[in-house]
Amino acid sequence: MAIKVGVVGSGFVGATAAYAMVQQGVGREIVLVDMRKERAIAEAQDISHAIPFSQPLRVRAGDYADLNGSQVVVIAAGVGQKPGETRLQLLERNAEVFRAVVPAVLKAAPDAVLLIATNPVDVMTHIAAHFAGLQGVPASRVLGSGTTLDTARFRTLLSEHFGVDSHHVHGYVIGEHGDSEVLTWSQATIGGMHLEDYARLRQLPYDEALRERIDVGVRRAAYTIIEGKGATYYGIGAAIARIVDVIVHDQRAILTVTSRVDDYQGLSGVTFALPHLVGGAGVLGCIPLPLSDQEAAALRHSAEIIDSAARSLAGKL
Ligand SMILES: NC(=O)C1=CN([C@@H]2O[C@H](COP(=O)(O)OP(=O)(O)OC[C@H]3O[C@@H](n4cnc5c(N)ncnc54)[C@H](O)[C@@H]3O)[C@@H](O)[C@H]2O)C=CC1
Ligand SMILES: CC(=O)C(=O)O
Repeated sequence: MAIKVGVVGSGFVGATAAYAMVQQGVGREIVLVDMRKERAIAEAQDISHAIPFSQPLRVRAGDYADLNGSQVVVIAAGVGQKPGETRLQLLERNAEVFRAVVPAVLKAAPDAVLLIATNPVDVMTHIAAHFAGLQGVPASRVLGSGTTLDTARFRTLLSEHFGVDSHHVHGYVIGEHGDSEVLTWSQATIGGMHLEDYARLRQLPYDEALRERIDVGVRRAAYTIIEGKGATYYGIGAAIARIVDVIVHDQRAILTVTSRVDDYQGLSGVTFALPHLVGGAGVLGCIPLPLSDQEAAALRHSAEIIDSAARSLAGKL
């Protein structure tokens, strides 16, 4: 059967994700849904005009009923940050959006894996899993883009500093997709070597000032880009296309998606990003990282921030 992917919320992020899927040949049919139907129609038309230059997919606008048979539904509906706003400040507005969107998606596509991009993405994934759970969907079938984008930003900046293709730079950002995220310097490697060893080999600087510069570059990227052009979408669009590809082809990739964690170093029932094994059924397992004491403490702090934001909504869902 032809692989069908739904995208709910056809704004900057949803439409760019669909465009990236067309460029990379992910799936066979993409259905764009938006409460502003004319936006979904216009984006579907515009993206369709790239098909003769890229991969043979079909992209069309539709209603929720048209999501029927989707293997994955991406949810990027809701509001984004204005300059200076944090992701957590979007919570109440976007939780209301999900109250309507998640049941409508599952009514049309009860077997789909849900991939959440809406911010604050960790808490929104938690909320989506809550609404999906009311319909019997296991939490493992609801994942968020988490820190896949932050991990890509980290790898990009390391790649630029060390002069190595980012595909050969391994380093994860984990925890909240937000201000408290954790860059796992202790685990980052290039060609199997820890960064200090690689830097010594290549006679490149690797010191606190460099780590601070890269930390700020990763952690503040969204603020800087939103200040400059109002929204971020190319990086997340490509990240979503990659995650969808992994799911629809059951590729069993390790990605820093966000998912409900039931047992991680004393943490339970919190939704945050860790390296996860991802396949056709969604999240298949969590890969524990041997963190330094400082990183482990920062991860716990980050998970507590998400947990407290999720709890602030308890009783309102
Ligand atoms: N997870 C990540 O790494 C990233 C997440 N984002 C988040 O993605 C979300 C979308 O951002 P943009 O696309 O830039 O915003 P946008 O405003 O361009 O698009 C959002 C779309 O959602 C639609 N929408 C709103 N309520 C809806 C509903 N109830 N049903 C159906 N459609 C609805 C709107 O009509 C609009 O077209 C934001 O929350 C943003 O913060 C943005 C970048 C990265
Ligand atoms: C907006 C956002 O979450 C990002 O670019 O990281």
